[in-house]
Amino acid sequence: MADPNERNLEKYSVQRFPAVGNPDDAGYGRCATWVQAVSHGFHQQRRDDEYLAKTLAAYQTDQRQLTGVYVNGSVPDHSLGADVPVATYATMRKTLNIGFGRQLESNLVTAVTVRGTHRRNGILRGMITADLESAKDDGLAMAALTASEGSIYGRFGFGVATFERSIKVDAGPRFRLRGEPEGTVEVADPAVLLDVAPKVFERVQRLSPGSIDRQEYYRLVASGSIGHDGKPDTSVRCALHYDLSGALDGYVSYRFKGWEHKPYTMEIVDFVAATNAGYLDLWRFLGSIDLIDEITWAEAPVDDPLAWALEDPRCIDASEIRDMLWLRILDTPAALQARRYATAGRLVLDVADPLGLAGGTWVLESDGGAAAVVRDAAGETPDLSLDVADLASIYLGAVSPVTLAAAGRINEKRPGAALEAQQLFAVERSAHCLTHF
Ligand SMILES: CC(=O)SCCNC(=O)CCNC(=O)[C@H](O)C(C)(C)COP(=O)(O)OP(=O)(O)OC[C@H]1O[C@@H](n2cnc3c(N)ncnc32)[C@H](O)[C@@H]1OP(=O)(O)O
Repeated sequence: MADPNERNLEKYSVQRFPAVGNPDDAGYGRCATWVQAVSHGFHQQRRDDEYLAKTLAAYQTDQRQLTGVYVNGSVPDHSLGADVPVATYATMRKTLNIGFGRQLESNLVTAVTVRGTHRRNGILRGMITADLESAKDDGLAMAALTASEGSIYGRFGFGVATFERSIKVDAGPRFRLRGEPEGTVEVADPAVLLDVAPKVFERVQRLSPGSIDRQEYYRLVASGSIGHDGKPDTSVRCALHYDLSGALDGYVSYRFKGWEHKPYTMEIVDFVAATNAGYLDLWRFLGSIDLIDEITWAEAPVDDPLAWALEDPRCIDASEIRDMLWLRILDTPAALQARRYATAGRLVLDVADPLGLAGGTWVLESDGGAAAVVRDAAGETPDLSLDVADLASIYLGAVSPVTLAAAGRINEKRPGAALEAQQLFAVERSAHCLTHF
């Protein structure tokens, strides 16, 4: 395979370094300049010292590896210095719940930017190809990202594996949930979430297919310790849910959008419930807050129990179903072997991979129990031919292979094989990912 970095070798050099969180430590300045370049790439404001320090401390906790691409030699007078990367890229390792409680360590890709004056020179291609190869060499079977645009990452073998949607919920008199509360809700100082949020999330991570273990930033945002500008967000409030035994099993943090904003709206900042009762009781609470007409949530599940718990499901005004988690299988037999399949079945899969990392023909055999057998089936007639990106899409059960066959993406060589794949890849509850990165 041609080296994707080849055409840029003379022009640029690549540096890979760990995030350094302490301003007094060597390497902090390079990391701070790197964060400024990311802000530039996403059209955000220049960051002040407080933002940089908080952000890099969180990055260090997550053990993020930062990549910067730098121009070789000198740069023209008055332009950004050669110490400012023209491209950024970061990774961290977190676990992905792949159904039935199984966790798969994954390479999370984030902060991908290329400065406008250097775009379309193959810099992204060089960075991502090198990174996916090195993650595979490290023994990882999966990479993941959330994408700014839908047209970028399919060519690198990423497929959409979960979705989310924005909702507005009418909190007026027609907001009524079926059933009775099964616990209690108490309002708390949001600062408690610094401690509580990771503990509750840890339970969700164990229970929810599609969930990705969270980065440090989440508890800071949920507790209002850091807002978009790096300063504490004092508008954040929070409520906690306790089950019938008094154990804490869920929280919601939220902010009022202000009296000038009509209808009067409470915006959910973070909503994590480890039990069905906790989820519904926290919604009961949100729907009962006086003076509030509407509750908004930008990260709601598409298959949402709330819709079925409401006496009037039209209280939910849903818009904008979006792709959320994109997966990239790095090692097909390892990824298939890692999953648990709830039904028995046998499928020969012919997987194509444009980057040459995970292609081949494999037979997947499951007896519906805990273990599945995956072995090389080179030469066998495939039941399904598909791109590695499409295998990633069906991997968490959130995208139907039948639909992908209808779209001409999966080639069903044996009639009925796509439906069998749909049944095999099903998970115990709809995949949803509450972690953006
Ligand atoms: C995980 C995340 O962080 S998602 C965030 C991604 N970043 C952004 O959206 C910030 C703004 N955009 C950018 O910084 C850049 O345009 C990037 C990072 C998207 C692309 O970087 P570049 O170095 O220009 O990409 P590169 O030249 O390597 O292109 C690789 C291929 O992707 C294609 N491509 C790149 N960007 C896009 C795009 N936005 N839409 C469609 N195709 C694209 C190129 O045409 C090229 O195709 P080919 O190799 O098949 O001919």
